[in-house]
Amino acid sequence: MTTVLTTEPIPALACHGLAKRYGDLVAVQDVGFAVAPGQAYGLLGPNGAGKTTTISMLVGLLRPDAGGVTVGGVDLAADPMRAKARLGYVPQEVALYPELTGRENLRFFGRLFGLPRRELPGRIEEVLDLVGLAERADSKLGTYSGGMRRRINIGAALLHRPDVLILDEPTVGVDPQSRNAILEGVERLVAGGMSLLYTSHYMEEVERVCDRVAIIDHGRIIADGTREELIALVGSHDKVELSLDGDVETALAKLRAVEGVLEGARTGGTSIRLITEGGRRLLPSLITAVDGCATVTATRVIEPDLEATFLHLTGSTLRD
Ligand SMILES: Nc1ncnc2c1ncn2[C@@H]1O[C@H](COP(=O)(O)OP(=O)(O)OP(=O)(O)O)[C@@H](O)[C@H]1O
Repeated sequence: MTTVLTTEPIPALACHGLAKRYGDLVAVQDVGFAVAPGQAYGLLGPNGAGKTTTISMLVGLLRPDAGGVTVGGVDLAADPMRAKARLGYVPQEVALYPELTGRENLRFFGRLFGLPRRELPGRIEEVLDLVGLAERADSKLGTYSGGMRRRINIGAALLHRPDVLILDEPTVGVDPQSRNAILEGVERLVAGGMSLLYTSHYMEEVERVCDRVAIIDHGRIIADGTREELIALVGSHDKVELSLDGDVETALAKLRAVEGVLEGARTGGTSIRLITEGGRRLLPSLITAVDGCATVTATRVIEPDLEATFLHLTGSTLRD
């Protein structure tokens, strides 16, 4: 007889039952999830949802009222030194030295983390490449944009070769160009095998970077899964809005008969909203269908996204 043993890989980072109160305020309650090795895990929620409080407990800066954390299987409470050595943490705000260059700032952090002096120069070069700042490494930090400073923060967190990188809203307050550079850098790290925990209230970023997402609101995880699984909670149908010129009632009847159109209704004088399977792909057949009785003057396709899931689950928008 052969016995086949199936073993789940040890999560790069996991937590269970995390809870934190500030006085009467329950900031985090029963938060648990696991980030598999090489996975990019997103924590998506509005401001004040409890993301920073959760991260502070994950990195050992805040003691949970309940629950626990493991990093690569190492219990954070039992062996904090070993667990923390595997984590790279980029907080929302970091004090960098404006009078020092990017490279000198990294050297300072490398020494602070106790990296061996011999290894440090090579490690700094690697990290500068990873965050795309090799060319500006010898300029003073005071001349950097907000996004470039943030990339030095990320670099500092990578110096000790962590297994998991934790980013807390890394693009808040940075210009769109730097934001893109940060996202590209993060994508490169993930492609290279880094495990990632990424928090944001920007749905587009989490959708772009993460392959699994937990939605957090009022301190609780209210749903988690892949983007597709989360969107399926709302239903996967697209909405198509059409503005028409002509006989709108006849056009509506013809549109309802188009294959892929599930429902249709007038939403105003000359506007129609359709619920469809196929959304954008259907547009040519929709335009042809009304030929003879009306012309389509404007179209809008609304595809379901994580924002819609959040709205569906909480009744409010992420940017409230
Ligand atoms: N030190 C503290 N004392 C009291 N209340 C706090 C403290 N830190 C956070 N809170 C409260 O706990 C809740 C969760 O805050 P947290 O910072 O974790 O949310 P967040 O999702 O990270 O939002 P943001 O991105 O705005 O920081 C909020 O209501 C916040 O006001």
